[in-house]
Amino acid sequence: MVERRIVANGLSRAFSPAAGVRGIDLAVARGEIHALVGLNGAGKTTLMRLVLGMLRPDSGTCAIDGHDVRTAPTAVWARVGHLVDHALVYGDLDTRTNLVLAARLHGVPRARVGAAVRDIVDELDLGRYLGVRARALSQGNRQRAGLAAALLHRPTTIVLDEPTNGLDPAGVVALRSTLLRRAAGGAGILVSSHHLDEVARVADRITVVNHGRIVGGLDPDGTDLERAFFTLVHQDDQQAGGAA
Ligand SMILES: Nc1ncnc2c1ncn2[C@@H]1O[C@H](COP(=O)(O)OP(=O)(O)OP(=O)(O)O)[C@@H](O)[C@H]1O
Repeated sequence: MVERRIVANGLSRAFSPAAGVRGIDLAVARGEIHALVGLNGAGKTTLMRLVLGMLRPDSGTCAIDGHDVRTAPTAVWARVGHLVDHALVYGDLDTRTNLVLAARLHGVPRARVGAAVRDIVDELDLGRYLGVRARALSQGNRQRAGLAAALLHRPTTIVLDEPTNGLDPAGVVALRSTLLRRAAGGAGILVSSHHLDEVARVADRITVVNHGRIVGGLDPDGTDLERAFFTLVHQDDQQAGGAA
């Protein structure tokens, strides 16, 4: 049985000398929610795109369920759910059609599509919007639809970039329960967020990214996460300043 859903070793991708990510080692275990936090531009999205094979690294490797992402077969990708950059929803299609399409694209057998759509619609409370075209949804409901499209096929590896963006408090709670349930069921979840309190409620592990590198971790049960976060970031900034 694969114990680690995601393993990244030495992942680097430079956009310029000062931008990108450098030498990232990262793992997400089965049943674990691993959160990435960092300031704007720290490198979280770049790291997630590398993990998903959406971006080619300059060096380093990443494996999902033991398969190198450069060569992973379709069966591995069918067990991955992600929302990074763009939601898998088409503006001209209504929510129901988008979800049916997402299920089929993720390889859900035709006979199970209806149940998969019903389950995720209940989980994320999208019932009122099934007949609404995606472009007519509010930002938060479009985000819910995108999350539904990413999660309805019951992926065992989940990668979500700032999934609470635009969600109202009810949406945040619904997503939290979904992620906790999925992790309890054995999924490995990599998630980024700017909301330290929310991250602390769900994450087993919190990793701080700064200037494209991992600079430490935060204790999800710690008392003053904000202070601990800024201490790590400022220490790193000072070291970088001293080295320059
Ligand atoms: N395609 C690209 N071309 C050039 N530079 C890029 C590209 N993608 C990202 N970068 C740069 O790489 C750095 C990391 O960006 P990234 O989007 O990964 O940060 P982030 O931590 O996700 O930020 P945010 O919290 O604002 O979403 C930034 O300096 C960004 O400008």
